[in-house]
Amino acid sequence: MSDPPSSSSSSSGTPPPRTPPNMHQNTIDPSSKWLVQKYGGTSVGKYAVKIAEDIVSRYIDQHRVAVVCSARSGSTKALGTTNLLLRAASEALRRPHKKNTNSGFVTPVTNGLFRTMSYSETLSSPSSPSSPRSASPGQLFSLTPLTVPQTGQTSPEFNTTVDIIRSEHLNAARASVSDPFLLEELEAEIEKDCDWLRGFLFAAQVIGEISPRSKDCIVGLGEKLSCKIMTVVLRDRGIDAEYVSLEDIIPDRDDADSGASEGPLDQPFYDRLAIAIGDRISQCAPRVPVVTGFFGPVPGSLLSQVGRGYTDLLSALLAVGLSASELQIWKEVDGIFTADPRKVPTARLIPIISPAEAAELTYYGSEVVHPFTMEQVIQKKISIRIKNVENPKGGGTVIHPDPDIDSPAVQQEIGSQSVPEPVSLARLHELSLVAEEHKHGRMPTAVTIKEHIMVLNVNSNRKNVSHGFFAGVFGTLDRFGVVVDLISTSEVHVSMAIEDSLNKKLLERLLLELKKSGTVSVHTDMCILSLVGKLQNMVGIAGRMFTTLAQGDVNIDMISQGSSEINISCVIAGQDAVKALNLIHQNCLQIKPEGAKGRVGPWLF
Ligand SMILES: Nc1ncnc2c1ncn2[C@@H]1O[C@H](COP(=O)(O)OP(=O)(O)O)[C@@H](O)[C@H]1O
Ligand SMILES: N[C@@H](CC(=O)OP(=O)(O)O)C(=O)O
Repeated sequence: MSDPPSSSSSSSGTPPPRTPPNMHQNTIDPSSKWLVQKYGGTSVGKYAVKIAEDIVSRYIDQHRVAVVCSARSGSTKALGTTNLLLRAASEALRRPHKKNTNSGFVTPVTNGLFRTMSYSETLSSPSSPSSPRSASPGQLFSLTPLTVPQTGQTSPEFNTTVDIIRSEHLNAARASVSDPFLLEELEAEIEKDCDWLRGFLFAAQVIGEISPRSKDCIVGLGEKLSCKIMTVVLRDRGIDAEYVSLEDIIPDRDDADSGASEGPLDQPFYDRLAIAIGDRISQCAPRVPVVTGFFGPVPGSLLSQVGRGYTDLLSALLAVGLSASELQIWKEVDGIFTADPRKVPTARLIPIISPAEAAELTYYGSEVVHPFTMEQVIQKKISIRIKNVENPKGGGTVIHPDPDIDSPAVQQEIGSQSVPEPVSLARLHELSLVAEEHKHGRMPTAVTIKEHIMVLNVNSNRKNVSHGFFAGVFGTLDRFGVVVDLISTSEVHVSMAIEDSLNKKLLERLLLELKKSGTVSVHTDMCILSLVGKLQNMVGIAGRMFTTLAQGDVNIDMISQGSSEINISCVIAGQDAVKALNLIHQNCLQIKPEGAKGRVGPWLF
């Protein structure tokens, strides 16, 4: 199937976009380092104007700034563009197509007539090589003629979803762009992209299939639309910005020389990709590149190999490719907290955290950064800073590559780069006590919850030595592609916590297979509670954690502690999640005001 319509950037050889007379020409020293700023879906969805006026404009005098955007989310990620695109894709597969007995398929057209359309027509692309694609001078994006199959009498189900996506983006454009010429061009782009989407979904409906790669293509439209709006908002505010789509950054499968899109998604692949992305984006300077957080045909598909939140990974690769001074990830929270601040009102911002702790938090529910992101930048000694779009002056949380994050040198470096928030004396006192506790390794770093978990228990049915038991159980899980989050075993028993995301039929088949190894029981509506930190020498911390849960009448279904001792985890009922988070935070992560050596909680601040 065809790729989405691509738009030009000057780096790909097409004419530069129109420059309004008041455009701020970035005069930054070309040898200065790049700063990569990634904006999450809800940030770019709610605060595009603020990002342009209060953030990017303040950084461009001292840094070469590259912006990466996720697909827009209006209020929550669940209601965001990516989810709408996925919904449209599944709607396209739901409606059965009508087959013409002769040669092709019947498709309605807008004038109410029907004509027979051949496969090749149905699949013809608005960006096919025969279509003129380049922009005329002064145009922001390239123009591609529409050869989209039109709909009429029987509107496919996905049309309503595409309409929502279309109007959400048109409304956002109208609310945030004042230059009528820029707005007109942006509106045309949005219309064109939505028409492409309808055509693509229509073709998918006709053939009754969406491959993983086609799904990636559909999802990638969210990042394109979002970046097009962001580019125009920046230009509307006088910042010389350039839209860059990276859909063709991975060489095509047919490109025999490179083989880059074949093979595993391993480190050499990421290394090559980082160099290619860095080369492409560095050509944009002095403009501010606005880069789609989506990238082309990843081996094995982006959604299945990298998963949701892939724009963090793209921004990490860009930071590596540009040897950036820092990767900033802008969100709607001030940084990483000692617990989810939306669930634990007393949670504190963590100013600096090690990559291992940040990764553990990410895997166990505090999805502040995509897990693959850290590895890419940290190994190149680039720091990640999580910052809040609503509070740009806050220092945020730094995930620092130096393993000795408590060393004075690192602390000084972090302090010198952040702009501290104004804090009360009482708060300063509390923070210094907490810092003291951390320094002496007496306090965990954070507590986190991963929801929507089920526990599978398998009891071996073997009557002799059980060495084949685990192999049988894990072989089955592997065949079903099930990832185990937590595990606890004895010789004849295994309990596994997995994400409760399998569809009913698949789960039934999985259970049938597991029953070949033993008796199986399932507990649903559970969650994983994890205490994260450098817990190696924290004598008594596990006792305190489980006593706290017992005192709060929280039943524990399963316990696990890895030998790396970076976390202690347990499975509890989903309905106890918020209560348990608050109890553990209060008893294991807070210091009483009169001093660290005194009695440990509970108390209320
Ligand atoms: N320990 C934690 N620290 C900070 N945020 C957390 C933590 N655990 C969970 N969260 C949640 O992670 C979310 C991250 O911010 P958000 O701006 O919504 O993400 P995105 O950039 O993907 O739109 C917040 O909703 C916050 O409640
Ligand atoms: N839009 C994609 C990619 C992404 O990274 O999103 P976010 O930055 O909002 O987590 C998703 O929803 O998964």
